[in-house]
Amino acid sequence: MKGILLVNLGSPDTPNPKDVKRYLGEFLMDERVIDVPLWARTLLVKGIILNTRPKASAKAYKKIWWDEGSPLIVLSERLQEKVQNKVDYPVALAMRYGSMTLKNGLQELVDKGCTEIKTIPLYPQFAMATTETIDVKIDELVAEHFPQVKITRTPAFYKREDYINALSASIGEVLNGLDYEHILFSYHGVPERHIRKSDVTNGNCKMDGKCCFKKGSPQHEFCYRHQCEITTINVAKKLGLKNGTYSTTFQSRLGFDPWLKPYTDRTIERMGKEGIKKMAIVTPAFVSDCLETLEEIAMEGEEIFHEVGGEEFTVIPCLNERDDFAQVLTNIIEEWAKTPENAMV
Ligand SMILES: C=CC1=C(C)c2cc3[nH]c(cc4nc(cc5[nH]c(cc1n2)c(C)c5CCC(=O)O)C(CCC(=O)O)=C4C)c(C)c3C=C
Ligand SMILES: [Fe+2]
Ligand SMILES: [Fe+2]
Repeated sequence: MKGILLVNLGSPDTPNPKDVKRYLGEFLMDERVIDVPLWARTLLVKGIILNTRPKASAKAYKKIWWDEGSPLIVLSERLQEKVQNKVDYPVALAMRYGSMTLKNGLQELVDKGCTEIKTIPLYPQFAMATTETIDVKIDELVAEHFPQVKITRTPAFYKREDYINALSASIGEVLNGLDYEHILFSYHGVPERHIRKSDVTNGNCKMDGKCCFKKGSPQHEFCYRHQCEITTINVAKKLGLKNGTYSTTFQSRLGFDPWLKPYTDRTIERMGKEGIKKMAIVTPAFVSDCLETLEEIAMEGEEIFHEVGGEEFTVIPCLNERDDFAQVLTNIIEEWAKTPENAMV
C-alpha cells in the first residue's frame, strides 16, 4: 500500500528556554545546517550558541506561540488534514527536528500497512539545510529500521504551475486594492558556501546574479538562489508586477559568514530611508507561518520600517492550509501514484 509523509522543519515543544535549547541543539548540530567539521560545530553550537541564544529565541517564540502550540506545527497539521481529505492514501506528518520525528512518521505509515512511501519536504525550493537533510535522514532510517519500505523522494516544487498559481493567488488577494509601492519577496537565507557545496556541476554559482539566470543549467536543480529568484520572477509574471516594484531578498542570517544577499532587514531599512512609505512583504520559502515570518518579519521588520519613516507594512501570510496549496500537494501525490511503475500497487 502507498502512503505519504509530509515533512516540515519542526519547532520546540514549548517556548521555554529549556525546550528551545534542546530543539536548537538538534537543529544546529546537523552537518547540513552548520556545515563545518564536527569539532568546530560542537564548539560553536554547544560552546557558544546554546549558551547565548535560547533565552532570546524563547522570548521570540513566546510572542508568536498559540494556545494550540507552535504555529508551524499547528498549520502543518491543518495542511495534513486537508490533504488527507483529498487523497485515498494515508498521509502522515513529521518534522526533521523535535518530537514529531521522521522515525515516528514512517512507523505510523508502516503500521497502517504502507510499503511504498512518498516523502514530501514542505519546502518549495531545494536547500542543503532543508530538502537534502530530510532525504538523507529518511534514507538512514529506512536502511536501519524499515528495509522493506520503498521510498520515493519529491523534488523541489518551486516551478510547478499549480504552485505558482496558488502562491500568486495568495499574494494577489492581498495586493488587490492595496495601495503599496514595493513588494519584497523575502526568502530564508543560507550561507553562500551552501550554494557552492550543493552545486552538482562544481561550476560554483558566482553569486553575481548571472549564473542563476543561465537557461538550462544542470546547476539549477540544486541551486537555492536560482530557485528563489525564479519563484519571484514567475509570480511577478503571473501577477503582472512592474519592474522596480518588487525584489528578492534573504532573511534570518546567523553568524559572520557571508549569506545570500541582499539582506531583508537592510533592504527594508534602505527602502524606508529612500522614501518608500508603503511596503508589502511575502515569504515564499516557508509554506507555514512560523517564528521567522510572524516575529522576524511581521514584528521586527515592521519596527525597522517604521523607525526609518515607513508607514504601512503589509505582511502576506504563507500558503498555510489554503485549499489551492493542499491541491498542489494532492496533484503531486496523484501524479506519483499514476506513473506506470506505481499504478498497479
Ligand atoms: C527555507 C527554509 C529554511 C532554511 C534554508 C533554513 C536554514 C537555516 N536556518 C538556520 C538557523 C535557524 N533557523 C531558525 C528557525 C527557522 N528556520 C526555518 C527554515 C529554514 N532554515 C524555519 C521554518 C524556522 C522557524 C521554526 C519555528 O519553530 O517556527 C532558527 C531558530 C530561531 C532563532 O533562534 O532565530 C535558527 C537558529 C541556519 C543556521 C540555517 C542554515 C542554512
Ligand atoms: Fe532557519
Ligand atoms: Fe547560480
